[in-house]
Amino acid sequence: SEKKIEKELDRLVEVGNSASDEIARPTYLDPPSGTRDFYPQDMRVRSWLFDKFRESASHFGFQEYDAPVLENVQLYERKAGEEIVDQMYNFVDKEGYHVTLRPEMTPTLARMVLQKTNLQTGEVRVPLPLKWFSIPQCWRFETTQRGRKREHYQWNMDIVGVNHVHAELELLAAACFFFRKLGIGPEVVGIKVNSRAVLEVVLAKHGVEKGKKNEADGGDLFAMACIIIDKLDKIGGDEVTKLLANIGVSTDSAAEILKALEAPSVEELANLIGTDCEAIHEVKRLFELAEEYGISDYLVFDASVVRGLAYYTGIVWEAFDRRGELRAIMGGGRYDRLLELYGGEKCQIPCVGFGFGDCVIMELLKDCDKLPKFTGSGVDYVVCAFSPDLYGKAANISMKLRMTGATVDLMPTPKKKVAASFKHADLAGARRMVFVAPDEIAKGVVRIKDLRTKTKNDEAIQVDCPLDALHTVD
Ligand SMILES: CC(=O)Nc1cnc2ccccc2c1
Repeated sequence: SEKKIEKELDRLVEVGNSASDEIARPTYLDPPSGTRDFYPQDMRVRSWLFDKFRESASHFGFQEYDAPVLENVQLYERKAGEEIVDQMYNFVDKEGYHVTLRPEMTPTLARMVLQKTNLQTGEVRVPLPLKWFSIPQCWRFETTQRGRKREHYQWNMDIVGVNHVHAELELLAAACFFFRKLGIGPEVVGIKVNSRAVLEVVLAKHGVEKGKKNEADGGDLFAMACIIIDKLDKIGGDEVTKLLANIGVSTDSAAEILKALEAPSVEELANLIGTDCEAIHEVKRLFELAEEYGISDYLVFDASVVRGLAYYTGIVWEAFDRRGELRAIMGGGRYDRLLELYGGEKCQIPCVGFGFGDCVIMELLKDCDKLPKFTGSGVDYVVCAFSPDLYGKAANISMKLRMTGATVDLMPTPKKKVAASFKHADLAGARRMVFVAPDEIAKGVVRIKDLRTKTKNDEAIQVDCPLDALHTVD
């Protein structure tokens, strides 16, 4: 699209500019391949976005947690052929430990809950249900020729200890709340909802029983089938059929399974597997409750959504842009067996969560022109001394202003010409300038110029006055 061409042209210009350096630029001056620097103007947009994540989380009663970016590789050893596991940014550390930069946050959450759990009895020492969120940087070791990013930040929201569809609704509603908060309505994004529990019934009819292991590597057959089916959009039905054959699913069964994935509604799917199954009831209950939450317009049932993570066991979902130009915006689901996988059979603790990456949403916000337009850095004052001998006075006034709660950029060295001071003030994005000049100081005042209204009449302010008069918050 022309958007991509524009982006490419900008990049080439950027490359062109930097390539014109007289001397060769050492490569270590670039960020490591696939990673990003956030300069102040980038950081302001990122902080704005993360603040929206945080505000949405807190409106739903979630509490923030964090954990080291470094984890043991064993935390991610799931033999289901997931891309995220194949691309771990792992290494052996100097003590010989097999560690990795975390590829996702859910296993860390599970580990942290199990830290507080008695594995003998399954008793969890933190009050359940818990609602925790985090915005971790996650990593993958992508082959460079794919040129994709190797890190991203991912807003994670999880509810631990609720085995009812209410947890799914709270999470879906929190995501919709976030979209609405940013002015992204249901006409722009949708959330496809499906149930792996329903898919499990379909697969069981074709020999992929719950809990059955793949004799080759002991991987959970159901999880492997889901990871294969998740690739359908990318590799097509024939390829999926071949991969399913590798785990013992016949061509006829594969055809039946693919047909089930095309079921246009919950009812149609129910006809395929029988309406009385609990999994179908849950999906229906979810769409009923969505009405009460006022998020129905965002939700659509889609039998083909399975997501690419092995541990999902029930309802799964993914947010998408209705124009179909972008990759998935967010994905989530129920994972009732993950804590048991790590902590043993006493730890059958139900969990639901989602991950919301920072990249696709940023592309969407740009496309919809919904990004904030920051002007300047927004300091209240730039203080400048007229001459070096007045720097002390300028510092003194700056501190008094700061004590009143103002943000002050004190110019480090007096400029020869006033114009230079104004340029610095403009660059600083200041609202007002405080001039510390000899004759005013002699009268115990400073001159304040409003840079926004450019009013000529400077205010002369008594400096020995209690300085809250200076900082009139408008
Ligand atoms: C769109 C995008 O940047 N995705 C992305 C980028 N980095 C990752 C790093 C780890 C795991 C998943 C990742 C996913």
